[in-house]
Amino acid sequence: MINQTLYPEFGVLLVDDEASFLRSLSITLERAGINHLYRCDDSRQVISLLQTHHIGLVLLDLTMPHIAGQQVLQMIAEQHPEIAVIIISGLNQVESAVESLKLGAFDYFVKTTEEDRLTEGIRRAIRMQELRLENQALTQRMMHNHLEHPGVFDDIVTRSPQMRAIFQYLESIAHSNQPVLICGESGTGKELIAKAAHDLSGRNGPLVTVNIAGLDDNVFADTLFGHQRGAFTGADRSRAGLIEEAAGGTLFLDEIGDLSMASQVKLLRLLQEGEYYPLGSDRPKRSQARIIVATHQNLQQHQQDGRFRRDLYYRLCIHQVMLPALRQRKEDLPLLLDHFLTQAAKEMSKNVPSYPAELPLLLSNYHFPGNIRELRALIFDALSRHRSHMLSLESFRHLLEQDAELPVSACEEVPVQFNPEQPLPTLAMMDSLLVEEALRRADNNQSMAARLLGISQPALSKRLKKNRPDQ
Ligand SMILES: Nc1ncnc2c1ncn2[C@@H]1O[C@H](COP(=O)(O)OP(=O)(O)OP(=O)(O)O)[C@@H](O)[C@H]1O
Repeated sequence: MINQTLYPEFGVLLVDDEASFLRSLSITLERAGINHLYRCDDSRQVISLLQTHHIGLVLLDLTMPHIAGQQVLQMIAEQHPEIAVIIISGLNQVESAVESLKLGAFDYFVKTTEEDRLTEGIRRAIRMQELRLENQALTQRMMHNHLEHPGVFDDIVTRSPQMRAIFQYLESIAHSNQPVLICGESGTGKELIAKAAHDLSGRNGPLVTVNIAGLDDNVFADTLFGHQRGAFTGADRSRAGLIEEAAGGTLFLDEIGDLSMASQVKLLRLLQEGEYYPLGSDRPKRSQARIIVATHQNLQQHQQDGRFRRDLYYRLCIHQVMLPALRQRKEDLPLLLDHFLTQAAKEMSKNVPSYPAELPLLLSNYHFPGNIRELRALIFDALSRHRSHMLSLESFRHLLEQDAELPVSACEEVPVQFNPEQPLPTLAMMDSLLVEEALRRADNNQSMAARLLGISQPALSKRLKKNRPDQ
């Protein structure tokens, strides 16, 4: 069964005294995927319809009996300034267009305008309204620091304010049909975020995930669009693509940064037109799936280097979520540590062990290139080897050694810089600054600070005696 979702989320009211024009305009719009429509052929009813229905856009004729279009436009502008109005008139007169725009119309089309230009203009107005509504919802949520569906985020363990802001953002774009781009290093939880966005959307179709890394253009097209019988050698029966499987739901394309140039064109067409052609077919199908994409790569950089189409990039990032790396939300470490210990103990039928107080500190000094996935693997591994009641620190000590071997540029996004206008610090000053910083990061734990500095603990004590002779 295909779930027919209404688009856009708000209603579009078509007002014209010619019933035949209303019918043909409805058909045109439905073909373009705009199917949340109301029709009205009596201009006296417009205002009461706006009061009783959730309308976001009105397509308005000018020449009508009873109340003329410009008067209706004026009434809408006064009583419902939040509703956008597009004039679709039989009058091809500059003065009437200028007058309508002055009265607050969003756009003006003559009835003879080509279908494509008209639907594109209407799509533009819908997008603008969607952004306005999302912006309003986001401001509301931020002001009240409020989550409407906290249960959706239950699998995402966090107390990071950055993550909380992302949840609020996801709630405010929940019902949008526009794509969502999720960026973040590998293992930061992009797939969990895609699932939350799908759950929030209230769509009753499924979430269908496809990893597109390594798919060549033909396989990509076949996987997404499906094929007709006989489309290529071996296609002995027709097959629906994943877009059809995700009808009424969400199609999640992971690793979008790996998409080939040829497939990028196909994805762009799908996003722009909402239509696609199964292989071997010349009859387009309409997509009923919302698209969410994710990447651990820097898509903006790819776009600047010419490896990713600029038009596709801008289409995809209408809604964008940037997940912080684990090292940028260290406040989550103790929670995640407890969460994964409990999870691992359950899976391995062991008791949840206690751990040394220094463990969270040690973890917070590691830069976790594999983020939460790496932390999870580390804890599962430690527990599988653990025998006593207390988890050993030894399973984790190698992390700091690994970090110490990394070149500075690999773990620091901003390399250390000296102000050229200031005198260069002496080696002795740097020595003392480094020691102080290591102690701060190690919460004054000297053995940990010594490890961070790559020296022995007696060597650190000696330096401390020299640097702080009065202690
Ligand atoms: N905040 C979190 N709380 C609990 N588990 C998490 C959290 N974030 C990620 N995980 C877990 O970490 C692992 C990696 O997460 P996920 O697959 O969503 O990352 P990703 O960003 O999609 O990675 P990749 O870029 O490699 O595909 C999963 O097992 C996931 O359940």
